[in-house]
Amino acid sequence: MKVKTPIPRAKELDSTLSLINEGFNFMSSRRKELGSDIFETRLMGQKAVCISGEEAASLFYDNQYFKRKGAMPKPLKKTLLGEGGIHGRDGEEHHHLKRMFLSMMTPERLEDIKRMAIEELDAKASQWETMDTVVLMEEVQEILTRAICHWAGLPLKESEVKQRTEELVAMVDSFNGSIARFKRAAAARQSQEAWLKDIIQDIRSGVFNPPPYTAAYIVANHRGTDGKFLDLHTAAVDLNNSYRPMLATSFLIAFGALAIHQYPETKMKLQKDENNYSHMFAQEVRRYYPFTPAMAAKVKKDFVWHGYHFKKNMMVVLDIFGTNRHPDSWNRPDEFIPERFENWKGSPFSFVQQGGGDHYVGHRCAGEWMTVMVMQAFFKYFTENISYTVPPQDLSYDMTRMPSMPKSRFIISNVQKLKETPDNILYREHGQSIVRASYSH
Ligand code: HEM
Repeated sequence: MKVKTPIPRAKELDSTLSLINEGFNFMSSRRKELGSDIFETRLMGQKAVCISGEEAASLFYDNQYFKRKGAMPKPLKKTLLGEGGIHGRDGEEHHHLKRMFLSMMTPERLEDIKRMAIEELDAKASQWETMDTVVLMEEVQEILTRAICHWAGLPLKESEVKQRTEELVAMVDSFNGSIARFKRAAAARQSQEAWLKDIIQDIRSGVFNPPPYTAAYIVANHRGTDGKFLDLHTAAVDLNNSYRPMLATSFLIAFGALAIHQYPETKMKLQKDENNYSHMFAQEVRRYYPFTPAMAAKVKKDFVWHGYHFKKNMMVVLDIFGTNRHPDSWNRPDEFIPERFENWKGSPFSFVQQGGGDHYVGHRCAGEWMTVMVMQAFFKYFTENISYTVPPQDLSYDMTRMPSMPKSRFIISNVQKLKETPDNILYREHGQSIVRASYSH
């Protein structure tokens, strides 16, 4: 970790606009210019310390030093994350809620979401055979909305699929400072929360009875540390937190499809899947491509680190994208090399696309396991179960857009299904057969 003393300051008085304009390049270009993995700046008028790399992430995810209360920018509460949910909680309140989220993620339920998503994908692929061109990312968004709502126990009507998909995408695609995208996402959040409040009330009053292992049932019946039901608004925000983020996966699935196209040798390796190659491939897609730029927290109590005085309530920003590509942790960090995961030691702090540290103790993403499983299954499906061509299109992606995506949203044509059913993906994993019945409820 490079630390210059005294800790340098970014050249601009307040970096908010530079962060919005430079996106994923902002932190890395300042670190390069200033020759330091720690630098000071101001964000939205507040003094902020930006830190990058594995050692920085291990500090950032140490609950002794940081809290989340008041750290999240207001616009994100109105759009992506909501007000009062798990992201802004600390201490026992956070642990209690986190246990609720992780209780949804049993091995059986992870297999369920994989199966539901693959079955939706397989049904869509039959339609793609009749279409001239398919905008893959948009199709994947509908597939994931259908699957995750089903998984979460939400009563999604066929007539609502388009609306709910658009709302979820708007909420996920909202964190870059564009006024138009902010407005769309804020309206989407209001609509989703209103929908969820009705569902939660119906569950609590016994009118609607989803299975007890679903997110809808679990959140509606969850009792806080005070022994009472979550208030209706908080319950709606946290129920949304249990399925909305699945739409983030559509961005990484589009990037994965791009990687299969741009690194054609990966296609055969995915088909053979030796040494669980599809897992390594999914991991590299999550490490390499830009999705989460940074996370913010506030200092809990004064402390000194690398000679720098972190003062209580100071804003600290962890460079997520830069940590995933930090040269201290990764060889040839700016190259796409799935095999790097073959001997990876699995540090919880060098690869933090979905947060770092321990899932149970800290704020690391509750949906990380399902993200990896769904991505891995989709990449296998794209290479084993269908064939397609990739017509000329703009496959570039903009590092100043947050979140980023292939500009064309990845268009495919001439889709042909190569297998009648997706059983090769659902019921055979690494040469072992899985009993179908054990995964149906
Ligand atoms: C590409 C997919 C995803 C990405 C990039 C992603 C990213 C993240 C990030 C960066 C955090 C915050 C870490 C922190 O606060 O330090 C987070 C937290 C969280 N994610 Fe995800 N996520 C994804 C998928 C999912 C899925 C599929 C779910 C559930 C269905 C989910 C549920 C959550 C929850 C509940 C939290 C809050 C955890 C806490 O505060 O303790 N995420 N995620």
